[in-house]
Amino acid sequence: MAVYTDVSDGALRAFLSLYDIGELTAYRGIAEGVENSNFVLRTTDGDFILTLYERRVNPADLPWFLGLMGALADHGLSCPRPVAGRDGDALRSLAGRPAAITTFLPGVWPRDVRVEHCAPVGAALAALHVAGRDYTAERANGLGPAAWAPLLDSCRADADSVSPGLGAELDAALAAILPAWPGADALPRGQIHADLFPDNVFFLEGRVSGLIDFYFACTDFLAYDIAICLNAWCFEEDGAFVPERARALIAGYETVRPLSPAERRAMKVLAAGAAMRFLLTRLYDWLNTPPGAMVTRKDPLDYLRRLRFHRAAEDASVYGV
Ligand SMILES: Nc1ncnc2c1ncn2[C@@H]1O[C@H](COP(=O)(O)OP(=O)(O)OP(=O)(O)O)[C@@H](O)[C@H]1O
Ligand SMILES: N[C@@H](CCO)C(=O)O
Repeated sequence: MAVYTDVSDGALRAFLSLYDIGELTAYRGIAEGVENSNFVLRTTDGDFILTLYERRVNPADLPWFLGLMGALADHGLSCPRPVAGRDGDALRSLAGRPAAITTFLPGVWPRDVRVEHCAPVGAALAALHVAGRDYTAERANGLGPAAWAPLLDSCRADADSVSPGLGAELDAALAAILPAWPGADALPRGQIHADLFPDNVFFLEGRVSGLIDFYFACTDFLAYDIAICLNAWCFEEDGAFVPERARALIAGYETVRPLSPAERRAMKVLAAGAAMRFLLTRLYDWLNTPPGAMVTRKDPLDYLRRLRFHRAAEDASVYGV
């Protein structure tokens, strides 16, 4: 569930009086998601999403995130568009948290990923990369390679309680990944989503109807975003890699933006790094989520299986690049 902060009826009505989005007729908290508190608002003008930003989101980054979503929407990407109040501001505060209203997107995220989802996701990711070209403000990736060793250090004392030998295995994996990581200018860079998991992609009638949750977005290698999607979309629940999904995802991506030879060559280490990033944040959350918190913790070991797969892969041809 993700409603960490309750909003009273009175506080919400006072907040909405700052906007021209009609009269509130209903609202409810959304159970899904783990990072922020989300509410659906129904007004006489339509449906909207109200987000109260919690935990990992640094308030100083919010203008960049909201600016990116607005810029992507201006370029025709179907993503939440921040709604400004009458004073022109989209970012304000509610119940002691930074808060913003965005447009509501129709569609449903796929609970059972199938190969048919993967080409449309690849194409949507490439469309995001192209749509982000004119948004030139940069945001460093706070969960990039420089963050991994400190994150592992902060989990080291308890890592082996999750799986025996985990700490040493991650040390060895990091020691292989970090020196092989591409230099800053080695690959095309731009605005990336950095968390395009199935629960952030809505579908309607077999087509992508919207991309949500831009609160890990940052400026990084475009191919790293593909590597994140390979991890998130191209493995079975039991951890088995599904090559048909990877081929479809890459082929879909390349209908919009062809990959360079350097991006193809880098895909193996980028995929291993992406697995490391999600393994470490899941491990951190696993060890630090207080008992009784109303949040479903995600299993870090799902990503250990992926990491092992990428490290054992002969080369990037396994992904169909
Ligand atoms: N613009 C939107 N339109 C329609 N539904 C939305 C929109 N934004 C969020 N939602 C709904 O809220 C749910 C949670 O949103 P989101 O994934 O952004 O949560 P989160 O807690 O911020 O992030 P995370 O996925 O990282 O846990 C989504 O699954 C979806 O049901
Ligand atoms: N998508 C992330 C969680 C939210 O950022 C994960 O699956 O670990």
